[in-house]
Amino acid sequence: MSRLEYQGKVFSAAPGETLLDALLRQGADITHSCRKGSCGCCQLRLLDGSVDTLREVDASLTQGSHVLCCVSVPRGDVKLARPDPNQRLQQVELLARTQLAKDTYALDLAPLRMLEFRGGQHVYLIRGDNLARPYSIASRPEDDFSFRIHVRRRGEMSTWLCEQARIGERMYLRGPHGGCHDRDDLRGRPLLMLATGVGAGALMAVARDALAQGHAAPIEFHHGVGDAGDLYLDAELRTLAQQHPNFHYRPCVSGERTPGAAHGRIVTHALENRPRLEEHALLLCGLPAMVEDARVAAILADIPRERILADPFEFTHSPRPRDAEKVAGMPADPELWAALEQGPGLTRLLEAFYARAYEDPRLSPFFHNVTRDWAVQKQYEFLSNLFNGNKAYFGLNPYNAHHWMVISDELFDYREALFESVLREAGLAPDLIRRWLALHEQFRTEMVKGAPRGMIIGGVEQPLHNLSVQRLEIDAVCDGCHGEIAAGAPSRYQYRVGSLHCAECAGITDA
Ligand code: HEM
Repeated sequence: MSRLEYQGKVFSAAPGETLLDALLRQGADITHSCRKGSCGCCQLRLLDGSVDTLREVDASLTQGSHVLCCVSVPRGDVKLARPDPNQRLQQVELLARTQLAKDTYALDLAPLRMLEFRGGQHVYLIRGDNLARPYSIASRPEDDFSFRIHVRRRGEMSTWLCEQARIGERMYLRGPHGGCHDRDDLRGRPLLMLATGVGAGALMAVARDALAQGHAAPIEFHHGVGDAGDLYLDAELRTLAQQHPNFHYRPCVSGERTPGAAHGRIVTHALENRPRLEEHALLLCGLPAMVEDARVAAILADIPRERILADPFEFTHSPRPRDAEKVAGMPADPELWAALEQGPGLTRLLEAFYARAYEDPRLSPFFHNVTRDWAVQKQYEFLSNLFNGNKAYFGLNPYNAHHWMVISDELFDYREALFESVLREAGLAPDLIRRWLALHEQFRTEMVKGAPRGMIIGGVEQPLHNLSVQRLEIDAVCDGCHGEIAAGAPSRYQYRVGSLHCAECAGITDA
């Protein structure tokens, strides 16, 4: 047994047991998700002692004596602490603030160390009290030694930045992150840029970057706002269009009709019912709902995933799932259902997909404790109901089914690419494949996230880890010592992992 010290408490780890398993088993509050050393959620600092690492992990996650608990087994006694923010962060100083429109400001920030970034990426700004928000970069490194962000005065952090932060104020920065920036492989392709609100600042930096690199193919820049007063880059974008004949500026206002601007949804104008979009690259920055709609329209228009670059805004409040209303509003697809022979074809395709997913090094760890038959059956129930319109699915909707899984946009795309290859190999018609993948695409927002979150039941978010002590009405077997847990005895059930431990293994002393 090793002795683990963490947050003023003492825990124990059985020989070969990972730090994560040991801490969870004894009720420690520790964020975790992938269990394979890639999401970084369970990172802690090793103050004393040493660990064996079960698999190779990204070196940036273990810098400065940090360990990933899910892949670390203690070698004797260890002392642990929460991760050190200074190891991952750097300081920036607020240099200037300019009002651009009623509620929109430009802030210039000087990093104290060299920051390598591309216009369109985003950074997290972190205030002294740890309040953190991501902001997209609206300048190019060539512009100045500082970088610029556009901020809308909404929410605590942004209002503070726009109204109270002093010039000279220092804060922390993490990043840059994100792949929504100009890329050499886009040169020569028509670019379609869709921004809502202050997303326009980031995409204008991307457009200026591309033009500076000699991008000669058309760039169509759509800026969608609710009110004409929020077209805060109107003059600059019109000037850019005059300077570059291949740059086309298309303002769009969803509120009152405005001369010189399209009226309605930006996605309708930019993407829907437009022929021959498949050669384009799509860049998206703004509200998550716009990004989601644009992605779905792009999949239907056959724009390949690797040419859809998106940076949706992240809000502080946890997004409420809309999957139930999406499911309810989805029309049946009788043509696809007929092509799947009203069922047997769907089973065959799902069996082929999960056979690959369970062999896949990136996807298989998620299915730990889930049998393949179960995965096929659940997926069949969900999809068959959508295709045939029966609406008789009783399983979990996508948000709750994936609540604990850290799925990045990149991993979602990876899974979809695998799914697509299975459909193609089976010879399903291309337009049916597009419709099927566009259906998956509508649930991306419910699944992609950087950290696990609790299920939402009856509109209320449940605690992520059910660590409460329980007394079962029947006898059970402990997953730790394999001894019997008598009916009525205290035990701890970890529903996320599906494990049950007796009072001794779970360290329950006060039940
Ligand atoms: C990277 C992407 C994804 C991963 C890693 C993933 C993984 C999983 C896993 C491990 C389960 C089993 C959960 C459990 O039984 O505890 C599951 C269930 C499920 N997944 Fe996914 N999934 C992904 C994408 C999708 C997509 C795109 C859809 C369809 C829109 C989908 C629909 C479902 C459904 C309907 C269930 C069953 C829910 C239930 O238990 O009733 N998943 N997924």
